[in-house]
Amino acid sequence: MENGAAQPVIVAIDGPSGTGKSSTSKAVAAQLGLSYLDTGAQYRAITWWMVHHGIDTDDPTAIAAVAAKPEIVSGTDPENPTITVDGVDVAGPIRGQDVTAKVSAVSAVPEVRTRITELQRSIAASAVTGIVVEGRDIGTTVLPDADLKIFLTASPEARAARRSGELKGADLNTTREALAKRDAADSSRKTSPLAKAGDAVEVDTTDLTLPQVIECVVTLVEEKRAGK
Ligand SMILES: Nc1ncnc2c1ncn2[C@@H]1O[C@H](COP(=O)(O)OP(=O)(O)O)[C@@H](O)[C@H]1O
Ligand SMILES: Nc1ccn([C@@H]2O[C@H](COP(=O)(O)OP(=O)(O)O)[C@@H](O)[C@H]2O)c(=O)n1
Repeated sequence: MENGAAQPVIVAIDGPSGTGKSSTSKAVAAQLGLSYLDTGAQYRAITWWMVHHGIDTDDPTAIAAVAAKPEIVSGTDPENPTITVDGVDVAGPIRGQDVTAKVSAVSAVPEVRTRITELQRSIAASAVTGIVVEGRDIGTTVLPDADLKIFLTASPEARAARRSGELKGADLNTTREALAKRDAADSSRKTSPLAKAGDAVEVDTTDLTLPQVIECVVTLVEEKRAGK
């Protein structure tokens, strides 16, 4: 490598909800000294803004008309990821049930995706050592030239159990149904649906512990870096 300086490494981690994308991406980025970007948080943030401003989230035309307005800023330190909209810290509110129920409809609007995709590309391009970007369409659309693409999966039962554990006592069946509904919406939308890139490495995390998944991804990144 020229001058001994490592080139930035770009890692794309995609998959449905509850497969371990956020936990894995944060840990891998922290361990390897890379930046971290939670793209789901950006779609949640724009959804929060729509709700906050009384935009009808069932009306794609109304959403498209204001999609350029909110200013979304993501902090990419894996030890302390942050997200603000128009200067307001929305890290808490974007995890609420209302936003979770509406985010798939908002993120299906092409004008929203174009806007957020541009933002994601510029954040990735400015990451000095490299970045781990997690989402649904990172390997297929946002960063198709990523050095490494991972697609995480897990059984619907495992994913629902993990999510209801987080939501403290949320009913397992209700959680599983909500996940299935969001999967279906995210996978069937016309613009950049949730999908595994042809060159992504699929990791089924159903029977793996989180440390095992992290170790697996760290090893894959290190192998890529060594081969660069
Ligand atoms: N392999 C795993 N085994 C058990 N629990 C896990 C595993 N991976 C993640 N979790 C837990 O499941 C929940 C959802 O993980 P998260 O990383 O937020 O998934 P995603 O970002 O894909 O929605 C978290 O509470 C996390 O600690
Ligand atoms: N790259 C991405 C990331 C998220 N999203 C949307 O944002 C929603 C929330 O993503 P998330 O990663 O926060 O979801 P969880 O895995 O936390 O449940 C998804 O259900 C998608 O509708 C997307 O369309 N594209």
